[in-house]
Amino acid sequence: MADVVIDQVEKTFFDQENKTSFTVFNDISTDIKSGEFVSLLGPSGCGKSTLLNIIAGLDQPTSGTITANGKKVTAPGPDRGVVFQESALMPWLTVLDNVMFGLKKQMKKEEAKERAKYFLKLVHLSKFINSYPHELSGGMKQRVSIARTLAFDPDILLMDEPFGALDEQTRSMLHKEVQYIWQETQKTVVFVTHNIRESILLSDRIVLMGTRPGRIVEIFDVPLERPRKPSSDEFGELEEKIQQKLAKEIEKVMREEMGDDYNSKKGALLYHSDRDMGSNI
Ligand SMILES: Nc1ncnc2c1ncn2[C@@H]1O[C@H](COP(=O)(O)OP(=O)(O)OP(=O)(O)O)[C@@H](O)[C@H]1O
Repeated sequence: MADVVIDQVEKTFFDQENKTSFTVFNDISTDIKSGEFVSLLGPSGCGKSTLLNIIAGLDQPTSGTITANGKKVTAPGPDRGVVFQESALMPWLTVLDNVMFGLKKQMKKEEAKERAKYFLKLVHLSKFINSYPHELSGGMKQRVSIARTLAFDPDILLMDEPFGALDEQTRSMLHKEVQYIWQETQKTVVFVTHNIRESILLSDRIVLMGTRPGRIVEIFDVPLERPRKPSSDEFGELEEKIQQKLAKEIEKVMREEMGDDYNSKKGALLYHSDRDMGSNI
């Protein structure tokens, strides 16, 4: 099992043509312990995906370092598996072949098949191994995508809004599924979301990020027993606390984006009147 150390990470995008630059964040530091489930939560544009991509090795930091399992991250590696919002399955391959596709390059076909079947069973898709992606619902496709990533046995599972495109009921089912997988496999999970409720349901800790400048606003421990009940008082209190912090960040963005048009009364109404907005921002 791996831990992830994020040390003073900055990311600046340079636009060579217009000779401009944009710093997404400039001093992100935190540690993620082995086997921990950590969510990166924050308003749109604060750099959650950028940070996840840097941990994955798909993007490079402008300065600072990330180490995973004691090794500096410079490129993607088998110790880190990524699940994106879109499942990106190959439509001409069956579910089983989709999961076997990459594995076949690393092991014998029979071994790859057994392995793929094992992980498809873990995500409760044994009945659908011979189906094609177009025959599956969005939630099922996402489960195939999770099985495909898990089949490589990464120590660290990086999930970028994996349920963002799904309806509420499917999402809720997959929350249970992902908790089961996490408990079964004991992976370290970094989970990007802008959904407060989702982050409380799943995480040991929630890293709340802010924007302009991008940074860590606060890290919340979630000391609630699993399975968690959104209807419990403790859940509601934590949700409220995070919601208020997040609302301040969103208000700041709205003020900057809307300038004089921003009406603070409207802003207050937006985030005080409807609890649910916090879970759907
Ligand atoms: N390749 C790029 N070049 C220039 N700017 C980029 C690039 N990738 C991301 N950005 C900018 O960096 C900022 C952070 O983007 P990022 O996607 O990491 O945010 P996020 O918090 O994941 O947002 P969301 O919740 O909307 O997905 C945004 O302002 C985005 O426009």
